[in-house]
Amino acid sequence: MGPMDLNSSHVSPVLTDSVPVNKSRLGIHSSLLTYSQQDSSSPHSAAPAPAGKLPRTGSRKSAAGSIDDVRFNGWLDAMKASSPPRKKLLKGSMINALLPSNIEYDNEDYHILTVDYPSALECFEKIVERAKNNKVAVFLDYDGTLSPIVDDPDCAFMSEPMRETVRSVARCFPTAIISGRSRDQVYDLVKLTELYYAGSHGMDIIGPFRHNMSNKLPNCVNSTDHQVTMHPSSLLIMLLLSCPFLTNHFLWQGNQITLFQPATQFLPIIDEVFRTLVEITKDISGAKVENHKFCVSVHYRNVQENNWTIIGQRVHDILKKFPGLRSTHGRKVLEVRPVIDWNKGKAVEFLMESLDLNDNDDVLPIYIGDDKTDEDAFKILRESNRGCGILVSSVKKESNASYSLRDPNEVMEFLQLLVRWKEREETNHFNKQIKVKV
Ligand SMILES: O=P(O)(O)OC[C@H]1O[C@H](O[C@H]2O[C@H](CO)[C@@H](O)[C@H](O)[C@H]2O)[C@H](O)[C@@H](O)[C@@H]1O
Repeated sequence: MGPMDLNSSHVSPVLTDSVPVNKSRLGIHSSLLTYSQQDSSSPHSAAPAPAGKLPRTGSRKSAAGSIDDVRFNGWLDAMKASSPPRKKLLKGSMINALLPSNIEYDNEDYHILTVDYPSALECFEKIVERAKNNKVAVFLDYDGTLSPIVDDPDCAFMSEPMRETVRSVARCFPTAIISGRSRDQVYDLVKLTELYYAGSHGMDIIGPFRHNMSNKLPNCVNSTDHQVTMHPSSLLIMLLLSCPFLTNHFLWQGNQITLFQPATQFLPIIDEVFRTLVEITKDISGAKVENHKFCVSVHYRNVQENNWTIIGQRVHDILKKFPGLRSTHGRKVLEVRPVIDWNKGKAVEFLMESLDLNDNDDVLPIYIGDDKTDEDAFKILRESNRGCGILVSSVKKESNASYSLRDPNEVMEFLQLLVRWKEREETNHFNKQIKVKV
């Protein structure tokens, strides 16, 4: 991976259509703008709006009917295909979430996946061979990777053994979690201070302090961590409960950090679209809308399948009124997000840069994720011909990853192997040094 290419118009593979835009609008650096919904030349894209203005609305008409129908049918298919079949669906209870191994996967399905994406457990020696004499950095998705997929997104808890494993990984290597959830929410679930966090699909990152980052990127602020993370409600809860982990998180640090939020200009419309989506889905039983600060999730996992068309159509219709936003597909979820060229892949590059690892050849970034949004990160690693993308899936999928792991249990096993390998390497190194001295 070369230095961060801030002028590239990298296009997410999960977009249904996309067009690079050259002009700055909404006050966002032009290199971050990539996708729009209408254009005079193409029915799939929009004429760039002048700087600081929202793109025009409602100009999709002429070709619109047919295009929207076609696109919508594509969406419906994608909605149907958006989560691998599972033999058992975990109910969203704490107990079950803590016992992820009770999912029975079809071994044969996983076996087929490993033809193209060999098991990272079986290929562990090959992977660490590449890590020898290199600096390893670990990037982890949250849902479906560190926690099993459950019906209720509020109950997607991480098991204690997984938490301890991630903690030990973070003690050995720079480690970050890159999630579609808001940064605060993913921190509340993970509860580890040893890591870096990127929320809202990488649109809200706290990374290590690096002096020149704010010169390279707009919306990049150097600060102390308690300044940017502490908010009144957390402070109140912390004081009332004297909750140790909150205290740790907010008071132990005071380190200098880099905060990067490339989509701050979208906050008002994200808020508005969130309220609108809550309103227009409230009569659909099982629908759930989450506000993740720079993006919104519309869940349909618990909606009867014959209502998926309705929910998809309503989201689709609403987005016509918000041309600054687009929607992508996750696992039984529609993700509404700003039209900017920023994604989990860019977040990996940003973190590598702020960790001062981007310009070195002796770095092995490992990214583990299960979702379509993780493909952006796999793609970055694949294209830079460096690093190792690991797809978490029990069934066959097309992916830019190189290896696979079947489920969060196997993720934990892989991470534990990595920690043990690092400890062994350090012991060997230490022993060699002693021998030299003797
Ligand atoms: O990037 P991630 O950390 O993987 O987050 C992606 C989405 O994860 C959550 O939804 C998914 O997990 C839920 C809990 O297992 C499940 O109920 C849902 O069907 C999945 O789509 C989260 O709620 C979303 O907001 C994230 O965007």
